[in-house]
Amino acid sequence: MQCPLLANVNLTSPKVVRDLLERYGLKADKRFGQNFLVERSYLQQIVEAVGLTPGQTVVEVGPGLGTLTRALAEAGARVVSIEMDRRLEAVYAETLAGLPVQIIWADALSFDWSSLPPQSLFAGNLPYNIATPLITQLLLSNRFRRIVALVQKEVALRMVARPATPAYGLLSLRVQYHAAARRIVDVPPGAFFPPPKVTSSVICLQPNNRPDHPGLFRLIEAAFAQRRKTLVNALKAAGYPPERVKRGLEAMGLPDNVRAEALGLPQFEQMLAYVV
Ligand SMILES: C[S@@+](CC[C@H](N)C(=O)[O-])C[C@H]1O[C@@H](n2cnc3c(N)ncnc32)[C@H](O)[C@@H]1O
Repeated sequence: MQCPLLANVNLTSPKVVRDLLERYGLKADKRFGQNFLVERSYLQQIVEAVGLTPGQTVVEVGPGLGTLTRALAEAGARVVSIEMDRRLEAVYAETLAGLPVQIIWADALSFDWSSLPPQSLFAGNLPYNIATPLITQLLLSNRFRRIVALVQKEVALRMVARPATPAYGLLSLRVQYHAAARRIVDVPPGAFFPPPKVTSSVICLQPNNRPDHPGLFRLIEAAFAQRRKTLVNALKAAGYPPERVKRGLEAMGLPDNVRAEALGLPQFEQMLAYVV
């Protein structure tokens, strides 16, 4: 029989997590990016950044053993969690017992985000391999008021990068177009069980819910597809007329040999008017 008291299991203890996995005959599965957060202070910072008021729904991707899920529910959220690894079902009967949590068994990359109400809240300690496409989907859906995610630090740096820096590129412009982005804190490998090879960061995005601009992002994607080439040559390779690109650069007071990384979002928007 399930004892409701078991819902008090302390998932921020590496020992408890190790024992829990062992009891259910589970091993953290690398294919699913399973590194479980076992450091309470980072968990609290994620929950604080979500800024929920009791009774609000928070959508989570990748509940894992239920660590962040529990913390969100304990802060008063109703949680809808999307998880792909069905082996975890038995664990939730113990770790999420009695909490207002709904599990959706699905690949988050195939989830229909437009089915959510506008102004939804999102939180997730994301598997590294899906973080970039997933966050792009979340931003494009125009369904979120706030997105708080734990991602690889390198991805977080790309999200907040400014022009003329090595991390700057398509993802930086995608995020900047759709949201205000803040890197809240770096999380060392030792805060997870098992520890990943890289440092992670918590990022908070406040989307502006501006509609997508596919033409602008086709241009930006082409500009960065060959980032070591000059912008004129990179865009020429994608079929944009070089003389128009040069005219655009001249109007912006930029030299012919400039690379994509020198242009900020407003300059790409200006360039679009010259090339289409
Ligand atoms: C980094 S773990 C996070 C676990 C937990 N939230 C925590 O903080 O300890 C990532 C979780 O995402 C799940 N996952 C991996 N790929 C997924 C996908 N495409 N859709 C939904 N969940 C996925 C994994 O099974 C795992 O539970």
